[in-house]
Amino acid sequence: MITNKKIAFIGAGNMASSLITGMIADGYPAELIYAASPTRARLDVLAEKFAIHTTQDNHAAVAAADIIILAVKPQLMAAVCSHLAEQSSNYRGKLFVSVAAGVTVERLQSLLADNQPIVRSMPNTPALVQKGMTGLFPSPEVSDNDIKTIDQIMMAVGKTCWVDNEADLNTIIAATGSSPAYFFLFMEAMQDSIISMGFSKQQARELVQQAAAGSAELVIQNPHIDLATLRQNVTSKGGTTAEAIRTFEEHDLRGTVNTAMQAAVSRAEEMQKLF
Ligand SMILES: NC(=O)C1=CN([C@@H]2O[C@H](COP(=O)(O)OP(=O)(O)OC[C@H]3O[C@@H](n4cnc5c(N)ncnc54)[C@H](OP(=O)(O)O)[C@@H]3O)[C@@H](O)[C@H]2O)C=CC1
Ligand SMILES: O=C(O)[C@@H]1CCC=N1
Repeated sequence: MITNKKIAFIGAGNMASSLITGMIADGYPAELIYAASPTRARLDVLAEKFAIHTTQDNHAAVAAADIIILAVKPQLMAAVCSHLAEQSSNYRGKLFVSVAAGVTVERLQSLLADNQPIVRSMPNTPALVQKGMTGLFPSPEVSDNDIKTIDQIMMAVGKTCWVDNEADLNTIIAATGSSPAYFFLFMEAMQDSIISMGFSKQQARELVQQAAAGSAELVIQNPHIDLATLRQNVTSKGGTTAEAIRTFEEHDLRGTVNTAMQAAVSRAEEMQKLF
């Protein structure tokens, strides 16, 4: 792994903390990581846990780093980048990585500097436990070496998927950026159902999480078996699973999933116009 680059996170919320936690778990040196955000308390938690550098001054973090990871909410990106651009000499020749949904490379370059090398990315919060998936798209100015560096950093917290078309990142938002929430919703619904059948919340959670983890592991360990076959292997003719699956199909689970994922993509496209 590359471990000689100083990395500044601008924004220290859920996504930045997930990436920092995963990177440190993978052995990235804490003294090379900087985090900047307005709230001291949030920074203190990170500083105490990981001994990274923290600051409330975005310019200072940018000046200290080789790579700057923009991890603020999309609606704040314009204000944050415009403020950084007031001291653009701080970042000339450095590499930016944005994790924001719905903010294009073109927009970021218009805010920071024309031809600014930028990698637009879409990570997800399982990076926290090094099981992340990150979609990545480089602007033409990004060097092959920088692509390798960013790939290694994101591989430290999971897997990577580089795309040739920036628009494909919106599919990745729906597929992996947002999707942990879909799985959590499904698990929540199962937990509620189990509780309604008389189990405690804790017991219900344990049943659901073990089934989810076991199923994911079966999928991962059997790449040659397609998902439909794995499902069919559980579904005995005339049995219990068949009844549950029939109910899901009758309620158009597949259609609902497709509509929901299209809605995520549409929102990303809408955000690209707004932010
Ligand atoms: N959460 C997720 O699962 C994913 C999120 N993303 C993207 O990550 C980005 C951040 O999302 P998330 O981490 O969830 O959001 P959070 O609200 O958890 O974090 C945002 C962070 O930005 C900080 N911030 C606010 N204003 C500034 C500023 N002027 N300068 C520096 N930092 C500032 C906030 O500080 P304070 O708390 O002090 O206001 C906070 O630390 C978004 O663009 C989102 O699209 C991408 C993939 C997945
Ligand atoms: O919900 C969002 O907009 C961000 C991007 C993907 C996950 N969270």
